[in-house]
Amino acid sequence: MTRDDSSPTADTLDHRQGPSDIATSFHNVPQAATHDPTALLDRLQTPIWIFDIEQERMHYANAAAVRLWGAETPQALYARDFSSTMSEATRRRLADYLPRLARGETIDEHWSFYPGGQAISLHCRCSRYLTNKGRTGMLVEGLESDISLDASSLRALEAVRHTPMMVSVFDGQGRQLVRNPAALAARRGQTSFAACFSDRNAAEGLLQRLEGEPRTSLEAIMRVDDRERWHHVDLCRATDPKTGLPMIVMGELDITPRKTLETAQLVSKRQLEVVIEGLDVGLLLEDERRRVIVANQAFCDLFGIEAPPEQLVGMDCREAAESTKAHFMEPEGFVARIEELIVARQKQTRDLLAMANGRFLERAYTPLFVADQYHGHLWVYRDITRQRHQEADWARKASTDPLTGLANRRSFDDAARRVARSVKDDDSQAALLMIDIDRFKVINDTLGHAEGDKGLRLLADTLRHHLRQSDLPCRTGGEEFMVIMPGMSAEEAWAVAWRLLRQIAEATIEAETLPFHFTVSIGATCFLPGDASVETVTRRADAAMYQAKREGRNRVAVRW
Ligand SMILES: Nc1nc2c(ncn2[C@@H]2O[C@H](COP(=O)(O)OP(=O)(O)OP(=O)(O)O)[C@@H](O)[C@H]2O)c(=O)[nH]1
Repeated sequence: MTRDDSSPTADTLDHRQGPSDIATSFHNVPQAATHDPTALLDRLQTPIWIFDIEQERMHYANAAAVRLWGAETPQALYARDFSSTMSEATRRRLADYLPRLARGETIDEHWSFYPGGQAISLHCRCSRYLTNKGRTGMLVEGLESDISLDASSLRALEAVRHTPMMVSVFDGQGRQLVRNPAALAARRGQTSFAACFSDRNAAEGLLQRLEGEPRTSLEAIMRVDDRERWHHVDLCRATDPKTGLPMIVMGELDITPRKTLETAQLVSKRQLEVVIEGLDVGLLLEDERRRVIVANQAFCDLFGIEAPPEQLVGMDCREAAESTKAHFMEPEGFVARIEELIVARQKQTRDLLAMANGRFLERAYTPLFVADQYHGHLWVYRDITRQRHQEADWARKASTDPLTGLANRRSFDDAARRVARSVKDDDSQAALLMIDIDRFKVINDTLGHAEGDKGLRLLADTLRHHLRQSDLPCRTGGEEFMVIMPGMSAEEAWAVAWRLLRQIAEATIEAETLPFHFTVSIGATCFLPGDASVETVTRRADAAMYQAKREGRNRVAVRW
């Protein structure tokens, strides 16, 4: 629609005046033009009309507006009862206009008209007009018709007028043609396709993409007033059926809440991944169908799995257990125990696994319940080899004499109690020797404590080398030794004691000054079923040993 430039424009009108005052506004128009301002207005190609919003009546329409409204005469239009034909949507839209016009706002919006069934969309500039009776009306100037959509497209636009989805139509260069109220409310000042996007370059790229694709969808950060929001954007290429020119229809839905939630979920997922990866225990989370949900690098390292842990996700855990069972001392027991634990679903069940390579793993099983529903379980594998070795080391130290490496008094007591019980319960036999170095004080005093220690070590080595595997030699005091000999009678013990005595007497200790020898006195006895306690049998051995001392040392005495 073109404007007759020789005619005065509606901008010169004082909007506060009524139609009868319009004439006086044109006093300054050159006489050559006309004295009748309404005739002047009728010469304009621009439709101009005055609508009384409250009364829903037309007060004035120039010739172009009469044509636009599809009326025969201005009078027919003025007589028209809009209340019967006006849709609720239109009525609401006008009701929204009222306060804005009352504030003196000029509203630029598109309206659709169907003169004689012919659809056009008109860019209307609406400004306040006060009627003679003081009612708020609007003076409407129909500016260029930006777009000549066909009737069905316009109806489609009407249909999206009240949806929260933002709908905008652009020409092929991305200039805005029309938009629904939701889009208008979101972007009052933005009129180009690119301005809608936070990333203008991406927007340019999209325009180019739409030249090759009829439609596309994406999630993008969009500019909404001065804020950035996540929108789901549907873009569709269309053609103006009248002009054949390309158009782009854009539908947008605000998905910021979902995106915010997704981002929060991603962050907490990543946080969890960091925690899982940071742990030095092997983790394996299985779902109720025994598929891997999560595994970490430590788990792969423990089982010598070369693939990265992400590649295990979705794997069947039964197959995985079968393929890793060879790592364990008891492969079948390993698999069977897994099944047992899963069936039992006991919280925080721990067990110990001995691996074929000598390492030890502690395994903890935790079933996963959400709202009483079983959703799988977590395995936590911890390599406790070092801990086990340390514990064994501590236990060994706690039961060993540091000077000689023989069992100490504590181990002797434990072993003696076990043997005494077995003699009592199983009718078995066992012997006990008590060995004491003769005149050890003299050795210490003449050669020194360090040389005396050599003697103690020699005695320990002699016991270690000349006793059976099942015998237990112990250092139970300073220069006092005991030997528990399970399964041995007093006579046999007596013979062993003499053999030991001779070995010791014949041994030479290389001292700093002079090599020296020493002898021992040995008391031998048996564990008897009637012994009240271990004390009883040790007292007997002690008595036998003192008897040997009394009888001249370097000898064996027996008591039972
Ligand atoms: N070198 C050394 N001497 C020790 C150790 N424990 C105890 N002794 C010494 O062993 C000696 C024991 O002396 P006594 O109990 O008098 O007995 P003895 O000299 O062996 O004489 P009889 O037992 O009567 O033959 C003391 O001199 C202690 O100091 C030790 O760990 N190392």
